[in-house]
Amino acid sequence: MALRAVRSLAILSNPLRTYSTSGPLVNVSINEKTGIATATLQRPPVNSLNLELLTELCTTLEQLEKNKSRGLILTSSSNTVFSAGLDIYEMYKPNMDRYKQFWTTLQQTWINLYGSSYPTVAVVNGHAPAGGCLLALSCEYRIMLNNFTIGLNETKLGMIAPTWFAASMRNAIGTRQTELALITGNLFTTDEALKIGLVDEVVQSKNEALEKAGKFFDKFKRIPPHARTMTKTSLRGADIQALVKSRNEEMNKLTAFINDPKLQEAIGMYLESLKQKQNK
Ligand SMILES: CCCCC/C=C\C/C=C\C/C=C/C(=O)SCCNC(=O)CCNC(=O)[C@H](O)C(C)(C)COP(=O)(O)OP(=O)(O)OC[C@H]1O[C@@H](n2cnc3c(N)ncnc32)[C@H](O)[C@@H]1OP(=O)(O)O
Repeated sequence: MALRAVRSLAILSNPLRTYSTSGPLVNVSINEKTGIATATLQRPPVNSLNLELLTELCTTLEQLEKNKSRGLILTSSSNTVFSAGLDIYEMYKPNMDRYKQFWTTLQQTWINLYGSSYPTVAVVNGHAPAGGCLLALSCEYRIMLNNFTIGLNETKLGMIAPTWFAASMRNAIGTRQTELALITGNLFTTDEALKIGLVDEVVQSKNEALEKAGKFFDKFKRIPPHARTMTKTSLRGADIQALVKSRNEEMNKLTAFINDPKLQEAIGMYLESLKQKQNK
């Protein structure tokens, strides 16, 4: 808390610096006038989150923090998919060293995004199942385009959404709705998501979403950044601390879980069903 306070106080005195962290999987551009960064996920066809994409995103978030970013818009280069969630191939017959690196990077990406000192908006311009929904939930505000689906559907895949996935959803829609959403593994339509507060606004186009995102950032023009950041930390800090404390324990449990032959069989069948879908 104290460190964050010092960091946010520094925002008041330091001028904004420009920098570039664009990589092949995450394009980063900075609006010179507003200082707002846009990170666009660009791993076709569905922005599934593999180790390389997560590493780029994690580094981008670290750089934005270091450079006292004014804000971040997280979006997708696809017109139909925000992110298909974790890359299932990272969990199918995994090389355990890579798997551990993958999961550690996912944890760190969440810590950086959920706990960022700068304001964050997800422009959800396509489907956002599971890990895709987690990325959106980790932002402070979600603007979604119509006719897509979003949710933590892990139970439908025979998996359990980790506690910090659940905490991110609880932070947005409360305990009751989170329990219902998680046990059913529901994927919500955009309108259903709006109704329960899983997204904050529904729009018809990406341009409209970007305009609304600008309005969200404008709200902070007259709010001292340190007050904003400390308030966010007071609300989200406990969730982050809970993961920080249990990171290793979670890794041990996941290692055992992922090596279960029944789970591997289920993942294999799920991958097959996704492929079959394409052949129809
Ligand atoms: C302490 C104990 C804790 C226990 C915790 C245990 C485990 C960890 C827990 C879980 C966390 C898991 C989180 C996840 O994110 S799992 C991933 C879940 N994601 C999904 O279920 C989405 C699957 N995809 C879709 O539904 C669709 O693809 C889409 C996103 C709606 C897009 O549809 P569209 O029609 O546009 O595309 P296609 O379906 O034709 O797909 C194109 C192409 O992409 C491949 N693909 C899709 N999704 C993924 C993915 N997530 N990973 C890898 N690959 C994916 C698909 O197979 C097609 O490939 P092809 O080779 O056929 O072109």
